[in-house]
Amino acid sequence: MSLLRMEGIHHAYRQGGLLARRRLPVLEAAALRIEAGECVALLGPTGSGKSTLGRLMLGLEAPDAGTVLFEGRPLRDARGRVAPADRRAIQAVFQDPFGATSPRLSAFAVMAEPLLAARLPREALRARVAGLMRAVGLDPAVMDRLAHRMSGGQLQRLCIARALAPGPRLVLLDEAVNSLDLETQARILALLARLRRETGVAYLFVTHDLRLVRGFAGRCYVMQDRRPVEVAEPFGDGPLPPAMAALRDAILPARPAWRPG
Ligand SMILES: Nc1ncnc2c1ncn2[C@@H]1O[C@H](COP(=O)(O)OP(=O)(O)OP(=O)(O)O)[C@@H](O)[C@H]1O
Repeated sequence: MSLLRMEGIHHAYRQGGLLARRRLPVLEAAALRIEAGECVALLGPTGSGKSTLGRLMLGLEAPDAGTVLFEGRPLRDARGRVAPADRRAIQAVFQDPFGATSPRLSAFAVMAEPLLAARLPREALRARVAGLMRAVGLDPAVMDRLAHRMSGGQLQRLCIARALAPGPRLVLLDEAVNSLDLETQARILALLARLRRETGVAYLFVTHDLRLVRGFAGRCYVMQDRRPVEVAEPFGDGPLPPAMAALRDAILPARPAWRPG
């Protein structure tokens, strides 16, 4: 049984407001699976439907048709609700850590929010937050500072710690390192890889940048014709789906063709 399985997904958005009749199809017969503990990359150009798949995976939206199964069970019940245990088990880290956190909250308050349900005594909660901060390479001494006083890289570490706080089994990383400089990107990817080894969490790593996938993701899909297509060897010499070839050409300098004479 897969950790997450999406099958026969169709999804469209209304164009031009609530009363408009025209609908833009974004996903058609889309399928994807994620096994426990694996890191799966979902690549594709902007507007190809990656984030839409991510929102369906979180249960934030229902597909027009098709099924989203988490641990073999439908993620949303007949009334569209996700069970609280599944909500904790599937977390997300997004591109912009400043947009994902309140400017009024301290680092402690950002981290404590997903832990409040456990009703820990204050000191135990502070100790748990300190432990999580250490796990993502942050100094717990900055716990009482405003989160928005941190650098982008530090705040993204905080968002990663917040996502891991409820002990999830699956984390959506939606362009989670794309807004960071190259060195910080490498550090955060190394941190995410270590946390996966230590906790057994699985990732869906959504990105439009093929370079970030190498050495990080075990399996790879690319959005092609409104559905994810699995690519066995994204860096091999074999034929690639056109969408993947385009992403690869965008980063590799074209090899000069050899011409006789
Ligand atoms: N809530 C919405 N209402 C209407 N259209 C939407 C909505 N969300 C997404 N879309 C449209 O659906 C298409 C797919 O968007 P989506 O954000 O899933 O793509 P993406 O591959 O994640 O792109 P990006 O890399 O730019 O985030 C786009 O054309 C987008 O404009």
